[in-house]
Amino acid sequence: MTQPIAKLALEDGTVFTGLSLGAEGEVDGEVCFNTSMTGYQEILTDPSYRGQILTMTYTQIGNYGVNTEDMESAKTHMSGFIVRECSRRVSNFRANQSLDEFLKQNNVVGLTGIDTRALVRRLRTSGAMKGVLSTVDLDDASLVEKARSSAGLVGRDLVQEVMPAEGSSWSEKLSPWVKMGDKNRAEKSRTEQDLHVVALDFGMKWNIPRHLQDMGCKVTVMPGSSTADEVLAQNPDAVFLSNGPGDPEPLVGPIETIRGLLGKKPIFGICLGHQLLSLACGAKTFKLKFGHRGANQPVLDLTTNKVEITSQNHGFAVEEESLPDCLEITHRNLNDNTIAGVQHKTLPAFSVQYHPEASAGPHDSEYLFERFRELVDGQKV
Ligand SMILES: NC(=O)CC[C@H](N)C(=O)O
Repeated sequence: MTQPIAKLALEDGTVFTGLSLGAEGEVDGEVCFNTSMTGYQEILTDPSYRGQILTMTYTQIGNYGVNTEDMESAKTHMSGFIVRECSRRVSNFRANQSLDEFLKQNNVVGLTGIDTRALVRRLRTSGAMKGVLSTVDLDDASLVEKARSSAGLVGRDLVQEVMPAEGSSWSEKLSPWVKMGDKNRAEKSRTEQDLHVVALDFGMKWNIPRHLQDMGCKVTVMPGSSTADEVLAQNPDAVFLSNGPGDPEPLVGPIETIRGLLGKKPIFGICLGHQLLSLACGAKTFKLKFGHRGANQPVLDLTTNKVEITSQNHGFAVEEESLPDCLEITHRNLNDNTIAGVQHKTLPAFSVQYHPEASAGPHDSEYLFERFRELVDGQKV
């Protein structure tokens, strides 16, 4: 069977023609790129990609297939997925299906066989752009017009499309693969859950509550739209603010909730959670030119002077000039010096712009979960 043609059109008028991968159809979204060589399943199921069409910079994707264990949420969330070459042969004992089958099953419209280097260079030069990916409309002018008139990400609340409707109690454990070959890591695992953490879910990657549970937290997951009173009614020892999709500034409800929790409970935020904590403290956020997405982003921890290699996925960041006096910078991205972490000077609250839960990516930043635990323990005595 021959694969149907698929096209990607950008708002600047560029059109890439390749072959269909995964589902057929037509989607629009912000076109961005990820530099990870592996981890495509975790990336595809990360809810923070809602509203985006992602291209992988690594040339061949899919060679170890997709399995039932590496899910970061129940399904895929991105609009479209682009790879230079999708491996036809799946070779891994954990694989249950191929990437193509997984994309079809999850209705992700994909594109393969284009010059992804040319696409990424264009995005790096011009910045992230709106685009349309289609297997049904193959008329260049029509596609470019659709890309130009598509909604884009800025000013939209995408969290409401991915957050859970109801609260739940987290039960899934951290995968034994995380601890394999790392004796120190295995020794840190706690069997008893003696802290209670409410995780506000804005589109949370599952490896975060798995980590929280592994370091001794009973985790109650609550929708990101919960109010401060609803969170406090759970009587938690601490609150966690999750990652999530889109522009943080329109999320006025969650920002209000965080203001109501600051000083009452210790707070730890990751990615969107970091942006929301900073906004709640009076900072502003801005859109990065093309974002940070990959598993090799260097970050300096200013409190220890150590460099960690981190997993990242964000298109917005906290604006340094707007940082209020109550916040101090704890981490910096060494590629562009942007803020990668902050802490409150007087209240127990801190956050990072990147992903200590990895999945996929290096485990250098796992110490942040321990730092959170120490902060909470310190507040209890
Ligand atoms: N992974 C995230 O939480 C992303 C945060 C936000 N949506 C951004 O793009 O900057």
